[in-house]
Amino acid sequence: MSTNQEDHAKSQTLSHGRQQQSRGKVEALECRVCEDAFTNHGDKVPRLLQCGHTLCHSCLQQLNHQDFAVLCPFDRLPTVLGPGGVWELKKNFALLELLEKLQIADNGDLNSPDLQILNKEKELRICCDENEEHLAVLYCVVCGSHLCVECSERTHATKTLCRHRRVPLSQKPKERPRCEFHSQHVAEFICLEDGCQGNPLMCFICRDYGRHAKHRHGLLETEVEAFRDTVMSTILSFRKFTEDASEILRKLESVVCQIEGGDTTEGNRENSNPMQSMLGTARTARERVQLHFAELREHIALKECAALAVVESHIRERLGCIRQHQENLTAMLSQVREVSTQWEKALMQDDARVMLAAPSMKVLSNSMEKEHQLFTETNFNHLLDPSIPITFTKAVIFVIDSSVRERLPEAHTELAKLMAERDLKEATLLILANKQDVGNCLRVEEIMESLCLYKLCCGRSWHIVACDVPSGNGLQEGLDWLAKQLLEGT
Ligand SMILES: Nc1nc2c(ncn2[C@@H]2O[C@H](COP(=O)(O)OP(=O)(O)OP(=O)(O)O)[C@@H](O)[C@H]2O)c(=O)[nH]1
Repeated sequence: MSTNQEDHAKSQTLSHGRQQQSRGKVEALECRVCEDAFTNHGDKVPRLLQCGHTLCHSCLQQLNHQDFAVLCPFDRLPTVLGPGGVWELKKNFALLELLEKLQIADNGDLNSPDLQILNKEKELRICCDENEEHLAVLYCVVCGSHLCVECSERTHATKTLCRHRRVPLSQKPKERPRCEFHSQHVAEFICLEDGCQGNPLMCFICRDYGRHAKHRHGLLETEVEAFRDTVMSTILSFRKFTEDASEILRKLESVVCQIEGGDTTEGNRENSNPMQSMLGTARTARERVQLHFAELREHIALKECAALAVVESHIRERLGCIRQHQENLTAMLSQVREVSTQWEKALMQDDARVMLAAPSMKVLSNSMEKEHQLFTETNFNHLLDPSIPITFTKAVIFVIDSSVRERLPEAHTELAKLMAERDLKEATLLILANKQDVGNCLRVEEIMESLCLYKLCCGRSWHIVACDVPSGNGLQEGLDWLAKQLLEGT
């Protein structure tokens, strides 16, 4: 360690030792009743009794006041009080001066301050009163001016001014508010009555004799401290809320990332590798929907081909049938025309030849008669309809009212008609035996037997379910069965 450094270290140690000593002295100046250290102002300010003893303000207020006088707790001598009570007792200025000196010593080297500490005061960004281009770091409690180190030394260079107490700017004593009605007094109290909240500050005169007499009140400093604590705890709860809300926001952001895709974690973002970035659930969902519909389109295209093939075969079958009939009719027509011509010629011959030809003409006439009858009996209507029947019916749901036995034959007739429909040949059949909740209704087995269902529905996919609408029993089972059949059939 260099000599300079050693000297500096020593001076720091000494200075620290001196400060500790003087701080001890300041604390030793305490009220002998409450044993709290005296302060320059407020509740612990020292006040003189007429007997010469000194007590703090708050202890004096708590003493017994008899006949506008207070008795000294040490020698029982009375001190007469004026209308202002304890507030009118003189402060112990000698003690206050001593207190102040010890505090100055306590702050030790503030008139030659540690620049590093003072530099922090610049963060308050208050201009020096002497030079606006400088930032103030000190406050002179006597002049009431904000100063930079340089201006402090320059303006306080004289023997008298150098004794002015200067404190770091952040320790500048707070200005105490004056009473609005008694401007010579400090507004030290605050009224706690609801009706006074518009203007609650008051001095001791307002409190004891004025507009706040007998009102609930408190010391401004104490109330402010309590209020600060409340605000502080509110700020703490705001901070907690902010942290919680930020956490939720972060999670929401991560969920958005998971939906939209990309890197999800903070860490990943820095070393992001595009190959590792995650597919978002939205994209996956879109792709799944697209795939599903692509499959559906493919399936529908296949179904379309199959349906067109059925239509083509139907058309071929119908056209073949029509052409066959066309050919038959044309052949028959030419045959009839030829026979008619022959017969006309034969009738022109003599009687003997006509009679000789008569047997063969009768045979021909009979055969022609048969052909004619066949033609008139043939129903050409279905061939004359140019439309091609197309049907897509895949399923039939047939509901039977199980509560009315008499209507069972009617149900049988209707179902038989449906089953005979050509277009419903392939259709799956679901029979709902409804109104099973009605007493004495037909049971499923009875219905199956009465309607001869095994015979009627032979060769097709069918099922019968007991159900009733009010409770919904059986309906789901029936529809599930049908859905399964249709899906399996696709
Ligand atoms: N108790 C009961 N009532 C039902 C049920 N299903 C329908 N209904 C009632 O029956 C009445 C309809 O009678 P239905 O005879 O089934 O009607 P519908 O089928 O149009 O009549 P029809 O064509 O003559 O067979 C309505 O009041 C329904 O609320 C059931 O499962 N149980």
